[in-house]
Amino acid sequence: MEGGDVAAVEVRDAVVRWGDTTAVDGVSLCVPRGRVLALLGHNGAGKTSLLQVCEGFRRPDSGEARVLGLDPVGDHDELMPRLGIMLQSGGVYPWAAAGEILRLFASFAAHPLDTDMLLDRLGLRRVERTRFRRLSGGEQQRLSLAVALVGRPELVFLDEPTAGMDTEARHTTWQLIEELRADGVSVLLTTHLLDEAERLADDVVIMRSGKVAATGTPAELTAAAGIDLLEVRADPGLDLTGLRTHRKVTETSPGEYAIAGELDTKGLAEVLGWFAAVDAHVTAVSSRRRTLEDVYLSLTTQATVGATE
Ligand SMILES: Nc1ncnc2c1ncn2[C@@H]1O[C@H](COP(=O)(O)OP(=O)(O)OP(=O)(O)O)[C@@H](O)[C@H]1O
Repeated sequence: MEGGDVAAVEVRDAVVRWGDTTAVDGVSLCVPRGRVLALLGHNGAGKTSLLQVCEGFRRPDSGEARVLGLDPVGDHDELMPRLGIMLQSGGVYPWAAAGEILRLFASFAAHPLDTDMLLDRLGLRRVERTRFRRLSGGEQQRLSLAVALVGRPELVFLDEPTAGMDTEARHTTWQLIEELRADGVSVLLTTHLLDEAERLADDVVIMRSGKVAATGTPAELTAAAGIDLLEVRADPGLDLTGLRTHRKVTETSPGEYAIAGELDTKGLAEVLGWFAAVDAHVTAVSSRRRTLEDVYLSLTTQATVGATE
């Protein structure tokens, strides 16, 4: 693959071992150009290890990664000016002032963004002269993001970009990422925030113990998981014994019944058939689709399920 067809990131069967720990266990993924892919997974699922392979900080023990069509380790020097990397732990000079750090990174770039604009957008103007190590955790995060973006990268790696940020900074960060995407920049990010993934990501990869547990767009992942909750309004005080043999059913208030659990078409017919069989007078039925959080929780606590692919 060359030229415009080249994916921003292509990982094939990557394995990463740290001593006896297999952090990444045969992961494949693709970030097409101009798209945002979110890696989700519990602590220790292998997200950062996978990111390090893509960033060229280490080779996979087996498998392959290509970034903008290049080898992230072998072609590191060629790639670095085209990448924006935001590390989980700042990684910049702790004794230098915030403004100095940003301007230093801007000086490395051929066509940097306006550093004043970035300081203003990310609320860092007030701490421009403060040394990095004296910044709050959230301010360090914001500066690391500014550093990642200042060189107008083609591809950005963001490891938990909004961790430790307050609500305002989080929303600014989300807006910046959306602007990047609108400009055709590709983004690979890790997050623990389901709303962050749902809002930003075109594609989501859920990792569990080093493996891909599910992959798809947020809509595909939630649609594949089906209906999570059915609410039925009918006569109050029904004897629910027959319905409870298969499902969790609660009369939440007189005449309001909540039926929980995955419901496919057959399951829905069974539930409504039960109401018909007991001669209940049903006046309303509503359903709640599973959220990305429901899907995530069921995948990270149960057996591996491929939602797509
Ligand atoms: N440099 C390292 N040396 C030794 N073990 C490591 C190293 N980096 C990661 N690991 C181990 O690899 C596994 C995966 O860690 P990784 O940081 O990739 O997970 P993660 O999904 O990013 O977790 P978190 O959400 O907590 O950041 C963990 O068991 C971790 O202890």
